[in-house]
Amino acid sequence: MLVFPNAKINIGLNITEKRSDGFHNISSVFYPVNWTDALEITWSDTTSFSADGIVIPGNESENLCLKAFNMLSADYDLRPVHIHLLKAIPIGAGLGGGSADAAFTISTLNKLFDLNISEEKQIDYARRLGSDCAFFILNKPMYCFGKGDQFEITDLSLAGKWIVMVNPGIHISTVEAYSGVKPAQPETDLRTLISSPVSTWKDAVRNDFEAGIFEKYPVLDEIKQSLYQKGALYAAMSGSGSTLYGIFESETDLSGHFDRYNVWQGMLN
Ligand SMILES: C[C@](O)(CO)[C@H](O)COP(=O)(O)OP(=O)(O)OC[C@H]1O[C@@H](n2ccc(N)nc2=O)[C@H](O)[C@@H]1O
Ligand SMILES: Nc1ncnc2c1ncn2[C@@H]1O[C@H](COP(=O)(O)OP(=O)(O)OP(=O)(O)O)[C@@H](O)[C@H]1O
Repeated sequence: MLVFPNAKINIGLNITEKRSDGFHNISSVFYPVNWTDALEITWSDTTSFSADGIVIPGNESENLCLKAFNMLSADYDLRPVHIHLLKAIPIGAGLGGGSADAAFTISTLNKLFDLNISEEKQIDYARRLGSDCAFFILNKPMYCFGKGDQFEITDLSLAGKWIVMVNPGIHISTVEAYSGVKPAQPETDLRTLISSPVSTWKDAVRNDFEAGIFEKYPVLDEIKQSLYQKGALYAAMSGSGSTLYGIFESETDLSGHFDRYNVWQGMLN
């Protein structure tokens, strides 16, 4: 079975408090985008994993796809499979790529083995693998809170708008990014801000990671400002970075811009 785990962007990201378990409570809108990996899971004699495309740091046995398989096989009688991942979503990029691979492994194994695991239970499994993972089970625009693993469906739709994502290849550690932020409650609830047109979001819909990360990597702020210069209605960093995105009314000619970076652009759903 072949599936295409997709990335997400964060539209606004408030880090509201440090929790006693060491994590942070956040509020953010997660929006799926079509920058994808390819994940193939097939029957096999022994369970194995292979990957190509962007090199994934760390040991293959640590891959989130295998972790998802091992987690389900502790509870269900699964036949061995071969998992092949073609990695295209940049890593350490604020796009949740590894989390998407993990969640898609859960939902694909559910189909392949006719496990009939409810959506709610798949979300519970996904949560065990990472805060961002749970979102990818439902994989639709959602207002997320708690660790980022609790949701409320939002009626925000950016369907038909054009997105440009620019990844400059800087790997940002999520742990380090959180440690550089002083949690605070936002002045205005994100749900209120995003109910206004996208053109009103500039300076209002904020990502709390930006200040600290931009100070360390000024080039990221330069990319954000370039997206505005090119006509973006709204531009921001996704998650803990380093990817910047711009939302445009329609397709935009970027020739001569961002040539040395990894860029994905396309229509939002
Ligand atoms: C930055 C975001 O991508 C925004 O969507 C996510 O909050 C990150 O989620 P993630 O990559 O799935 O993170 P996890 O694998 O769950 O956690 C990695 C580390 O990030 C920090 N972490 C993560 C999520 C959260 N709500 N608070 C945290 O403080 C913790 O130090 C944790 O040990
Ligand atoms: N399928 C996978 N894809 C990417 N990284 C993986 C995967 N499986 C395990 N990892 C490990 O997770 C680390 C990347 O996690 P990290 O959370 O920084 O990035 P991400 O999942 O690509 O997205 P984000 O930056 O949004 O959190 C890698 O260094 C790698 O060791």
